[in-house]
Amino acid sequence: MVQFLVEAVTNNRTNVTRPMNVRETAKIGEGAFGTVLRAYLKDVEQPGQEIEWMGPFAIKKVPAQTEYKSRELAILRKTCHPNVVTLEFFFTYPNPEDRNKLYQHLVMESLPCNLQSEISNYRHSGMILPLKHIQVYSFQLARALNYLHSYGICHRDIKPSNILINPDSLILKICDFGSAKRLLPSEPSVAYICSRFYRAPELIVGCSVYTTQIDVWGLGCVLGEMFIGQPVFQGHDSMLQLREISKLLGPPEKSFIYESNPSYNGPMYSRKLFTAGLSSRFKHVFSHATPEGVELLMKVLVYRPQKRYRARDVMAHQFYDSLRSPDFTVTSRTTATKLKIANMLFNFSDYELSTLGPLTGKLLPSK
Ligand SMILES: Nc1ncnc2c1ncn2[C@@H]1O[C@H](COP(=O)(O)OP(=O)(O)OP(=O)(O)O)[C@@H](O)[C@H]1O
Repeated sequence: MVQFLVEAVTNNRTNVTRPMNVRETAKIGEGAFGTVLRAYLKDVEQPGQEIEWMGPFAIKKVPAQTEYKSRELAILRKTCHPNVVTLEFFFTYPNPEDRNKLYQHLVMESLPCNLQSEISNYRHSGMILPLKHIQVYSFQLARALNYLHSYGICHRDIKPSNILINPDSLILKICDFGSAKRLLPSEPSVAYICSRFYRAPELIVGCSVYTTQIDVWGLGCVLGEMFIGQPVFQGHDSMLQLREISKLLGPPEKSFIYESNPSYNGPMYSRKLFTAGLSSRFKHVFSHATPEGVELLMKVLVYRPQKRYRARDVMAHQFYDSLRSPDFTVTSRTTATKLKIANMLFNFSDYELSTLGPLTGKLLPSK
């Protein structure tokens, strides 16, 4: 346990900056860029006063003053959504091992687990997540993406370990905005983004003017992974990733590759690797999915980003129709109680409703 006093901690809601005590208790995550620790914060006590510790929070520490990481803070400060992790406080503070090196500390609400560990826990028992859990989690993921994409924010690293969940309540929240960026139409961005198994085909062939639709590909990979208990496309290197995709989707069209990156000179994987039709391949690979689940996957795992479903189309798909029923209940994994969660799934703000357009009627529960 480490405890220290920080002179300037900013409260993200009130914008007030003041000194606070910070107590770090355990490491809860480790990534390529930062460490995540469980922590508690409290105001500085006046003589005779006793103040309770607030928390637990999750503090993500990343080296300060890199352009890449200040985007994470800027994006987390702007977002406010039930399915996006909330930033509570932030501050910069030196690294205990090297006092000259400053670290940015992002103090976030803490969730007990991530979707990667949930999928692997079920897998180790020879099972996959219950269908209702798959529906509830993937719906919330689509809802978070619809919100982010409505502001042009692309997460750029959708994968199960960046999706936090609470298995008691089944709430889901996206985390890790370290790769996120607001994409402007026709402005190029680096194509070398996103973890390999979850990279959209346009990124693999080197497209630099991609859209937020790369996140929807990631959603498709995560949904598929919940159905089969392991990543859908497991390429051994960047190019073999495209080969894995072509095993399911068939060879990419030359025009798709050219439109994505006119100077692409890598392998085209133009030979058909299977004789069966597209629909029977999807049914075979996702044999535990319902027909509606397979149908949805076929609308999301699509080469051309323009033809790929958008996040709001995903939410309106019939795969989620049972969630819209007034009688829908789901059993919590940890407490085994039946939960009525319509309010958690459909508590759209007026802003969110304005992003749904003509899909609103189809998407909301029947009264
Ligand atoms: N708010 C949080 N509550 C609970 N756990 C969290 C929280 N934020 C992050 N974690 C845990 O810490 C891990 C790493 O966090 P994060 O992905 O933000 O760091 P990173 O350095 O960008 O990692 P990576 O390189 O894997 O993308 C997550 O997979 C998650 O398990």
